[in-house]
Amino acid sequence: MTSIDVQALTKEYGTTRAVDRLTFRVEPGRVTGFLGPNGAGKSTTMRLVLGLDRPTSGTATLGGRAYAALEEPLRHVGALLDAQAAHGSRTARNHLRVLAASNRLPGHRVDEVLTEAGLASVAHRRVGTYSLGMRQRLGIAAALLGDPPVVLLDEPSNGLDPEGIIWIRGLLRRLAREGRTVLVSSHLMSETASFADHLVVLGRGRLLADTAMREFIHARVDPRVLVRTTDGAALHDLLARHGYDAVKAEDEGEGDGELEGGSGGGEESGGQSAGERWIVHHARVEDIGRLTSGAGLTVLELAAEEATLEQAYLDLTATEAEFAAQSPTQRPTQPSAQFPAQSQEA
Ligand SMILES: Nc1ncnc2c1ncn2[C@@H]1O[C@H](COP(=O)(O)OP(=O)(O)OP(=O)(O)O)[C@@H](O)[C@H]1O
Repeated sequence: MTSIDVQALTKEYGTTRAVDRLTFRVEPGRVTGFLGPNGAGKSTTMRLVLGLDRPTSGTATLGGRAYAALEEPLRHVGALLDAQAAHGSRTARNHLRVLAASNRLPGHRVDEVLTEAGLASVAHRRVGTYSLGMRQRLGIAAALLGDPPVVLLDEPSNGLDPEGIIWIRGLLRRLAREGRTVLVSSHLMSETASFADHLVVLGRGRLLADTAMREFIHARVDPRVLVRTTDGAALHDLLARHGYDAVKAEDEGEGDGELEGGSGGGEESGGQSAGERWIVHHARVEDIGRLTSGAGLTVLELAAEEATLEQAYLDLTATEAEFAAQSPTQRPTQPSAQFPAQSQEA
């Protein structure tokens, strides 16, 4: 099986250190999400893996070999870096035919990947007439042409319509199930959460995290339970007696994102009492359910609040940005995000 190995990889452009002593391995059989703020070094790392740029120091290999040492590289690794790369005056089919011929790939692969990418009916059209989403599909088709064991995709969902986004999700999951090594960069956290098993997170060219996605989320976002009750005071006292910190939902602060569309702890618009919504921190829904029913409390709603990748990611990058703002020179070995984190969700 072919892994991607990045070892002490460094790339400097003049005085900018785009990638800084980066070491990680992308394993086969799973989708690895590649995250980081703008300018963190994701595209540079991918270009170095693909031999499109030379490292200042360190190595990036595929199955132990540098990209430059691969014969007919499309058979080993497929990549989408820039959807605009295809020649606008060629038809999509011709573009893929040229690629296939240069890597001695069988001609039938061209039609197979065109069908796979949903482009069969427009394959005769010049690429110059394609929309961004169609170019993106063509770039993904090209990446799959050589049936490669390693696939690298830079922002593959860019420009795709909702049907395309569902398609790419299924495709990535299938590629991983087939045992391939799949590295996918994205700024869309809910998208990444839907297809990635593992995460590699960069900040300022350095490694901030290399971990299973579930662990990444659970290590940063505390599990919480939502309780809606007609007797908030009794709920609060009960939970306090058992060491839980329960906070009325509207006191949680704005922008937390977890209670959108909720009744906010007040009255429903019809004036009928909807009870109060409380959030219990560091709690499991089973434990709170047992406690409330044991105490005979009227509970109108009880739900576990799913921690999201976006919350965990923002927590990580905000900490890094905060550190960077406070003491940029005191702890030079501490990685930090280049820009204060913002929600990247579309
Ligand atoms: N060819 C280049 N010449 C000079 N600087 C470059 C070059 N390519 C990248 N950089 C710089 O290297 C850093 C990393 O850029 P890179 O494009 O790898 O980040 P990224 O994580 O892919 O960002 P984004 O999420 O915005 O695509 C940035 O500071 C960028 O300006």
